[in-house]
Amino acid sequence: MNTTPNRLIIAPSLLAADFARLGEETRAVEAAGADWLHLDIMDGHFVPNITFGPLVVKALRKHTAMPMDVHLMIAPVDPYIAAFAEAGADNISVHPESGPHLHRTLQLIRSLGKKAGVVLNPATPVDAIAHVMDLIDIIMVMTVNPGFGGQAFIASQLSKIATLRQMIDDTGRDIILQIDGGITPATAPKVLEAGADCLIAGTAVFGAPDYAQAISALRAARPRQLPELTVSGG
Ligand SMILES: O=C(CO)[C@H](O)[C@H](O)COP(=O)(O)O
Ligand SMILES: [Fe+2]
Repeated sequence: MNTTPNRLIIAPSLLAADFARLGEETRAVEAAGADWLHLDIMDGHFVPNITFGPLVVKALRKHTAMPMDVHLMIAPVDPYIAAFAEAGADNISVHPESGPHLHRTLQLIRSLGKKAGVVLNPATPVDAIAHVMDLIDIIMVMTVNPGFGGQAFIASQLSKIATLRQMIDDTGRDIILQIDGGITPATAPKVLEAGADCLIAGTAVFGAPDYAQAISALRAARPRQLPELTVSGG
């Protein structure tokens, strides 16, 4: 049985925004009905692309009340977590492969008062987090290989999403299950049916002519009508 919590969080990924107008783009998706802002941090080492760092996150903090959902694709990751926390991140998510001690990294994020997330690459098994579930607030499933926006959705991850939904439900805790990569109105129903409760979408939102319409199209992908989510700002 799918016991997805009664919510749907839409988190546009700034990776697909106009990088010359990041503040404006952030305000635009907030006005268009986004719940969270997803920020992809890439170092050209852990992934083959480079984006931006804590200075940009701090600058954007002033432009939005949305929770800032920071996805760290950097290695080593531990030395930079405090900087992103101080910059105004609300959620800090890391890949298990980006440091030798995932348990310690999650403790560090929690100690800074932030939601701690773990991101699973397409080839990373769910076992990677089985013994740290008590320290996790967010699980992010990559449905593309990390590093670039605009890639095709990897359907083999649907069974992983369903397995994680069950693992989360077994904890009895409110862990948010996010999906990142290739999310469109066509793929969103599949991941929601599998048990996701947060959709991260870059190209499908920032690549659309009308952001509000794009976000509505993702919300309409819910397999059944659920009450609207209320999320607090950061
Ligand atoms: O983490 C990411 C890539 O590493 C991005 O969040 C993701 O790719 C979103 O972009 P799109 O919706 O265009 O696939
Ligand atoms: Fe991301």
